[in-house]
Amino acid sequence: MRILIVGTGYVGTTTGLIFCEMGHQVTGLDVDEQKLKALHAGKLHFYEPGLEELLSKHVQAGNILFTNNTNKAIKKNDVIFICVGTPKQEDGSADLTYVKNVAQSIGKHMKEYKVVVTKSTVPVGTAQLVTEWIKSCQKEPIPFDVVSNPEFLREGSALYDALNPDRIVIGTTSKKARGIMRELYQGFQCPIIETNPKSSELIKYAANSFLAMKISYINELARLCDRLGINVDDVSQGIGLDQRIGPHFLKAGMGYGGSCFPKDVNALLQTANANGIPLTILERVVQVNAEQSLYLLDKIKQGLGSNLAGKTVAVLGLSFKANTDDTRESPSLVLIDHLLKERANIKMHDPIVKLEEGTTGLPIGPHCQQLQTVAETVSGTDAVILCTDWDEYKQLDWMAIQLLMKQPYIFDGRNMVDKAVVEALGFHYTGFANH
Ligand SMILES: NC(=O)C1=CN([C@@H]2O[C@H](COP(=O)(O)OP(=O)(O)OC[C@H]3O[C@@H](n4cnc5c(N)ncnc54)[C@H](O)[C@@H]3O)[C@@H](O)[C@H]2O)C=CC1
Ligand SMILES: O=C(O)[C@H]1O[C@H](OP(=O)(O)OP(=O)(O)OC[C@H]2O[C@@H](n3ccc(=O)[nH]c3=O)[C@H](O)[C@@H]2O)[C@H](O)[C@@H](O)[C@@H]1O
Repeated sequence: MRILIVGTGYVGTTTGLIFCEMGHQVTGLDVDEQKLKALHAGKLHFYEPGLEELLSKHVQAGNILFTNNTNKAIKKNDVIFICVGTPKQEDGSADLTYVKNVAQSIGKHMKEYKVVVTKSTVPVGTAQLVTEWIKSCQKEPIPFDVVSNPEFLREGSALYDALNPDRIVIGTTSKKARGIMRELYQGFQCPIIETNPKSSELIKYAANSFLAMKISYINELARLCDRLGINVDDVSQGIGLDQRIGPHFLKAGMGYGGSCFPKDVNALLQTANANGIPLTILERVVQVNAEQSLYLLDKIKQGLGSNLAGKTVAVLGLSFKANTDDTRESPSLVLIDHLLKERANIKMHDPIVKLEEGTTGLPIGPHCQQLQTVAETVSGTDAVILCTDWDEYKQLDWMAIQLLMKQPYIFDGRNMVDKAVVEALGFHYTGFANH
C-alpha cells in the first residue's frame, strides 16, 4: 500500500518508519524545508533514541521519500495519515488550523478514492469536520473515507511504543476503510479496537487525561506523606502492585509537562465545558500540577532561606523528561521562571537540550546561563536542583560535586537520588516525600 504521512514531526516520522518496517512504501510530506532536508539525508531533526538508525536504513533502501509537493504526494498515495500539530489555543481548546489546511489540500488535489486517517490528537467531532473540509474543496464528488486512529507513543521511547502498542484504535463507519486499516496493521499482535470516530477521538483524550490524573493524585498524596513523614515511593509501590491500579505513572515529583498532557487535558476540559458536563476531577488535576513547581520552590526556600535573591542554583535537566530534547511545557523551565522572579541566579545543564536565546522565553544571559558540563554548572552554587530524570544524573559523583559547591544542598524534583548516600556525604537533601 502507498502511504502518505503528512507532518514529519515525532509522530509522523515514527509512524512512517513503522510502516516501512511493515513493508510499505512511504512518503513523508512537510511544509518545513529544513526538516525535509535533514530527513532526506537520513538525519532526525529531533532527539529520539533508536529512530535515526531506522530512518537512515529506510532512506538508503528507498522505502521512504520526503517531499514538499502536496499535489503530487496526495495524488500518488492511497492512505493519507494526518500527523500535524494540534496546539493549545488561548481558551484551552485544540487548534485545528493545520488539520484543516491538510484536509482542504486533500480535497483539492485528490483524483481517486483515499482513506484519510487522523493520527493527530483531535477533539470529538473532528472526523466529521475533516469530511466536510475535504468535500468543500472537491471540484467534483470523489469518494473517500475518514478514519480516526490515535497515536499512543511516548517521546523518548517512540520506536518501542509504536512497534509494541498496547492497543490500536480504529474509528470509522466505513467497512471499506476498516478493511484497509486492518490490512495495514495486520502484523501487530495487540488488541485492535474498532469503533466509531467519536469514540476513537475521545479514547485518546481520556487515556492521556487518566495518566495525568494518576500523576496529580500521587503528587497531592505526596504532600500528605511529607506532612506525615511517610515515603511516597513506598506508597506508590504498595498500591501499584494491585493489578487494578498498576505501577505506572505513580512517580511523585515536580509535575507533568511535555507537548501533550498539558494540552490534551485542557482540550478535554474545554470539550466537557462546551457540552455542559464539567469534568471537575480533571480541573483539579491541572491545578495540582500547576501547584507542584511552587511546592518545590517552597522546599527550596525552606532550605536556602526565604530570600533567594543573589543565591546561585544549578538546575540539572531542561527537557520535560529524560531521553527527549523536547522542552515544551517542561516543569524545569516553569521552576526556572519562578526562581528568576525570586532573583536567583540560574546555571543550567542538560545532556541534549541546548537552549538558544528566544526559543523558550527564558532571558538567557549572565543571570540565567547554560553550561556544558555538570562540573561547571554546579561550581560555586548554593544548591543543585534535579529536574529531569536523565540516567546521567543518576550516576553523579556527589563527593566531587560537593567540593565544587558553595553550600551542599540538593533538591530532587524527580526523587532520583539515593537520599541515604548523599546525606552520608553531608548534603542537605530534599525530595518529594521520600522520607
Ligand atoms: N509528540 C508525541 O509524542 C505525540 C503526539 N501526538 C499528537 O500527534 C500530533 C503531532 O504531534 P508531533 O509529531 O509532536 O508534532 P510536531 O510539531 O513535532 O510535528 C508536526 C509537523 O507537521 C508539519 N505540518 C504542519 N502543517 C503542515 C501541512 N499543511 N502540511 C505538511 N506538514 C505540515 C510541521 O511542519 C511539523 O513538522 C499532535 O496532535 C500531537 O498531540 C500523539 C501522540 C504522541
Ligand atoms: O499524546 C501524547 O503525546 C503522548 O503523551 C504521553 O507521552 P509523553 O508526553 O511523551 O511522556 P510521558 O512519559 O507520558 O510523560 C509525561 C510527563 O509526565 C511526567 N511523569 C510521568 C510518569 C510519572 O509517574 N510521573 C511523572 O511526573 C514525566 O516526567 C513527563 O513530564 C503519553 O504517555 C503517551 O501515551 C501519549 O501518546
